[in-house]
Parts: sequence; structure tokens; C-alpha cells
Amino acid sequence: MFDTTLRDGEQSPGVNLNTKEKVEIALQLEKLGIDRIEAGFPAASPGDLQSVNAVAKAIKNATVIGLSRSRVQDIDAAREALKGAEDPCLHLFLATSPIHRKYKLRMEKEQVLETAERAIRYAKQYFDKIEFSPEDAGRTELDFLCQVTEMAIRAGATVVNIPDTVGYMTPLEFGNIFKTLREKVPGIERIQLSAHCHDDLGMATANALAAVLNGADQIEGTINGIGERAGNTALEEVAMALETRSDVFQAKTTLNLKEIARTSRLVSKLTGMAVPGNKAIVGANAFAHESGIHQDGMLKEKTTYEIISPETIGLKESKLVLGKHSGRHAFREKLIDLGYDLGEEALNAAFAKFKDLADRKKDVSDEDIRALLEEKIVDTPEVYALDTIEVRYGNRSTPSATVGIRVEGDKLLQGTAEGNGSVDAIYNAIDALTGETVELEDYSIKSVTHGKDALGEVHVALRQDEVSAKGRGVSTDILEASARAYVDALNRLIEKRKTPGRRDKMSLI
Ligand SMILES: CC(=O)SCCNC(=O)CCNC(=O)[C@H](O)C(C)(C)COP(=O)(O)OP(=O)(O)OC[C@H]1O[C@@H](n2cnc3c(N)ncnc32)[C@H](O)[C@@H]1OP(=O)(O)O
Ligand SMILES: CC(C)C(=O)C(=O)O
Repeated sequence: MFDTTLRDGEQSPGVNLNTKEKVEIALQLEKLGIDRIEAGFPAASPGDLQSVNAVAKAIKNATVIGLSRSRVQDIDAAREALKGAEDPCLHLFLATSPIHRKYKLRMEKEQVLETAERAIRYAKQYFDKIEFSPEDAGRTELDFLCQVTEMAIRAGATVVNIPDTVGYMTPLEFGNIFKTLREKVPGIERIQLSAHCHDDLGMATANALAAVLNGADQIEGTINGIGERAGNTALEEVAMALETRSDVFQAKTTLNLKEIARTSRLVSKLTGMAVPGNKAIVGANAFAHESGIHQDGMLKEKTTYEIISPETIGLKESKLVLGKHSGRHAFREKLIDLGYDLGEEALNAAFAKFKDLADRKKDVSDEDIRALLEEKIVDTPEVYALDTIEVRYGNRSTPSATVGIRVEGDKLLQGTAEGNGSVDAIYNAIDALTGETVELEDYSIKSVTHGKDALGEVHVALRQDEVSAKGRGVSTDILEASARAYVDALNRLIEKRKTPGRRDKMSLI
């Protein structure tokens, strides 16, 4: 496994790693068991030369590589940078495709061969290990690529890397390049063949694996697949494909797979490149299940919906995420986790409330569920229940609210009232509908969860003569939460009026 997170990964627009950050990532790559670490492009800047040198000195159990154009000044910069490395390697490249030859290098085939050979022979005086990359190999004529590879072997390259520089290849085509090189190039058995893919068409991992099937010894890539444009092959994907489908690939890596998650997090943190939730292997959702049928399967037997166990890559466990697609099995499991033991009827009632909330809210958190359950854990009879609520608010007009209240689960009362503010208008409407004269002693509001769709929790305290009662309401909308809290307090007040001295008895629904 050849990791180029610090070189091609750093070529991602907006990414700039300083020396300390490069060393930190390199040390983690070493822990991950990466064989070869490409630390940078020393000729690019004095800073990069210094970073490559710091990585070269810090790493003891992996080859450290510097990239270089086929030019003496680049090679000399890499020599300088790789001083002190336990196992240094120079990575030379020169483009070979017709497009790059004609427009970028302005070289004929012969000049390409001569320039590359001269560079390899010059570098060979200083490096035992040289990797040569015919850049844009994917779009290079296959017979010319064979010629270039043969020249590189003769000149002293120890690895020939085949880059699909612009992510143009399909797996069949890319595999065929490796098969052809293995069949046709004299001396190919003396060197290692490597694959370096880009993800422009989303085929970087598939192409790398096709290379493995056709004789590649080394895969180049980055952690989280970061890199130029759409990125490089994600090494964690290749590693897990080889591990999970060893029946197909029959190839092994030396990676300590348990370090994958940690490495991914570190690279994401230091590069500032967030890992998409649905990213294979390391995305936040890679081991998360939201739909009821999948969650039920997972609870019965994990292999129904997981081909990799999260522990393999160093994660604690899979996640069953509650949302609008979840079913009763997962909901019950979550309640048990949270310490609630509900009977069948109570569970069904709570599940209905949960579905109602999930329809309105993206993520239903543990706090949301607790809030939902605890709203309903008193056994006060519901004389009044909030049915509908509509508020008109304008900063230059008097707020008004139209509220619908159901009485004892049956008759629907509806009325409109104005107030000093939206909440006051709602409370005036409820007072008018219920005919209750109460004093609002206290009102408080807080957010139960986070984000724009967080649940708001309202507490109110009402007094009527000597009797007082508190109520609580929860909703994604604070006005609705306010109305619910008021109605809840009214119901408790009515109950207390009937049985003075009675305390609320707590039991689940
Ligand atoms: C596919 C890849 O990822 S390759 C690696 C890409 N990474 C980078 O380019 C990052 C580091 N690069 C840099 O910092 C700069 O480009 C430098 C320092 C290397 C060179 O900078 P400059 O001298 O200003 O040249 P510039 O980048 O504008 O142009 C590249 C020159 O290198 C030539 N060149 C490109 N590849 C090679 C090569 N492999 N070998 C020799 N010459 C090359 C180009 O033809 C061009 O030459 P020209 O000036 O004669 O036209
Ligand atoms: C330098 C080479 C290997 C490269 O990064 C590419 O061709 O994509």
C-alpha cells in the first residue's frame, strides 16, 4: 500500500498541511501499516522540502518517498529532502500520452524516452529505490507504454507505476494494461507494478482492484480518497475490498485495519476535508441503519445488512438511527437502552408520537425520545387536548391566535383571541374556550436538542385561587410547545381541584 495523502491528497484545492501536520499524519500512516509514504514534492517549495525531510526523519517502518519531475533540479531537491530517511525512494514521472506529449511537454516519443531515461540514470546514482510513473498512462498507446516500461526497467527503476491520471479508464481497460505489461515487457518480473487511479468517473477503487486482478503489486491512493479534482483511490476501500472479498482477489495487505477509522478522522481534521456521510468504509453512515426492515434484520442477525463489522476498522459498534423509516423493533430496543420498560399498549402510543415527530424532524435524538416519553408519563386525565393552532403575527399589528381544543376527546371548540404577543394570544384563546380564569405564574422555554429543528420544551405554572399546577409541552415549534404546556397545566389544575392535596403520580403513559 502506497499512500500519497501527503502529496496527491494535499493537491486537493484548499488543502495545505504544515510540517507538524504532515509528520502527525505520517506517524498515523505508519501505525496503519502503510508500506510506502509519499511525503510531498520537494521541488514545489522550501516548505514542502522541509516537510518531506521531517517525515523522512520521523518514519522508521515505512519507505518515505519524494516526487520529482524528470529534471535534475527536482531530483536534487528530493535528494536533499530525503536525507536521514531509513528507507528513501525517489518517485520520478514524465507524461507519455499523445495529448500530454503534444500540448504540455511539446515532445516527440523519442524525446520522452530520452528525458525519462536520463532522469532515471541520474537519480540511480543516489537512490536504490526509484519508482517511475508514465503520467497519463491510461491514455497512452499501449505499445508505447510497453516501450517506456522496458526503458524504465533497463535504466534502473524498481517500481513502474501506471497512473490513470485523469480517471478516464474503465476496470476492463485498466486491467488489460497490467495484463499486457506482464505478458509483453522483458524484465517485468524484476520490478513491481503499481496502480495509481483517480476518481473522475467514480471508478478509482474499481480500477485499482482490476489492476490487482491483473498483476499489480502495489496500489497507490489516499486516506478518504482525497486528492486532485475528484480525488484518488481511497486506500481504506481497497484494503477492505481485499479483506472482505479475499475469495475474489486473493491478495493481502499489511494494514492494521483497526487503525482505519482513526486515520480517516485525523486526515479529515487536519486537511479540513469533511468525509461525506455515505462514504464507503469511513462515512458516518457506513455502519448506520435507519429503516425499520434493516434495523429488525440487524437486531436479529447483523450479517443480514452488514458485510463488514465496524470493530474491524476500529469503530465501537453499528448504529441504529431512529427516523421516520424506523419500526417498532428498533424503537423498543432504543427505549430499553434508555431505561424505559413499556408495555405493549404504551409502546404503541409512544411509537405513534415518535412517528409524528419523525415526520417533522430530520434526526430524532435520545433527548427527543426522552422528552416525548416524559411528556406523557403523568396519569392526569386529559379534559382538554390541543387540536389545532394558527397564529397571525406581524411586528406592526396585534398578534392573534385561533386555537382548536378538544374536550374529553370529543367536542371540538374553536376560538380566536388577540394578545400582547403570540403566546399571550394563544393563552387568551384557550382561556376563552375553556372558561377558566387562571394566572400565569411562570413561563420558561428551552431547547431540548440542537439545530434548527430542535425540540423546544416549555414549562408553565398556573394558579387559580389556592390551587396551582405546572405543565410541560414539547414540540419542534415553540408556539405549539407553549400551547401544549398551558393545556397540560390546565388539566392538572382541574384534577387537583377535584382532589385537593393530591400529588401527581408518575407512571409510564
Ligand atoms: C499528475 C500529477 O499530480 S503531477 C504532480 C503535480 N503536482 C504539482 O504540480 C505540485 C508542485 N508543483 C509546483 O510547485 C510547480 O509546478 C513546480 C515548482 C514543480 C514547477 O513550477 P514552474 O517552474 O513555475 O513551472 P509550471 O508549473 O508553471 O510548469 C510546469 C513545467 O514543467 C514541465 N513538466 C511537467 N511535468 C514534467 C515532468 N514530469 N518532467 C519534466 N518537466 C515537466 C512542463 O512542461 C512545464 O515546463 P515549461 O515551463 O518548459 O513549459
Ligand atoms: C505523479 C503521478 C503518479 C500522478 O500523480 C498522476 O499521474 O496522477
